[in-house]
Amino acid sequence: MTRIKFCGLTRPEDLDLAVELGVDCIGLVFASRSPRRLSLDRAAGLRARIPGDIAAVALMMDNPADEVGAVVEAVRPDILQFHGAEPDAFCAGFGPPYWKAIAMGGDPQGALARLGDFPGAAAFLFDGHAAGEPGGSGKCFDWTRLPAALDRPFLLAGGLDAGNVASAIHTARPWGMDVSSGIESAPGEKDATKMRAFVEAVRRADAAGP
Ligand SMILES: O=C(O)c1ccccc1NCC(=O)[C@H](O)[C@H](O)COP(=O)(O)O
Repeated sequence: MTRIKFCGLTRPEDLDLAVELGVDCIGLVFASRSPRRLSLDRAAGLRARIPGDIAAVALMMDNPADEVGAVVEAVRPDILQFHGAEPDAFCAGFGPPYWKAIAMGGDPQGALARLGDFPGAAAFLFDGHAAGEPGGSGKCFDWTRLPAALDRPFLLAGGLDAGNVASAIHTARPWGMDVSSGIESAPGEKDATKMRAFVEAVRRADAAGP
């Protein structure tokens, strides 16, 4: 079964619907350049609504160590996800396992050549934005560029929505799919109809098989 990660949630009602829909992971954004960035207080309130069988993922992009530490302490994420130029030792140094976002926009070959720089990553998240740009961009990349074999689970992200997620699953066979702007009506405001449609599209693609 393909796992689903809804990312960039900022409102309790959106989070409650994500839980009801049975997603596997919920992403809370702390990157400074994001319209979805949460304060610690707001994030802690949202985190309290995430049940134990759903992974709370805290997203960072070149945040200083003290900020990451404060998030870990206040929000207690299950996983940290790094989108910036943070090295492996930094990402691995806060306690929770980490996922490394790989920027597949711009120079995908260069990005893939650096996968070996992250031996501590529990998973990779291949995203459509270019290196140095924030995620949540709605930009797709060429899914056929992904390596044929990887030694870790991976998620696919970037420009996914209910209309293209089945094709992405069939092309890339990822461990999980990550979506943010494809289920929004405005940055940080999720749309209930789009959320439902995305989950249904993933379930249908899984049921149809390879
Ligand atoms: O969502 C953001 O605003 C963001 C900002 C800075 C770094 C990462 C960010 N989001 C990362 C995500 O995991 C998104 O879900 C991913 O980029 C896919 O976004 P979208 O293309 O909008 O589905």
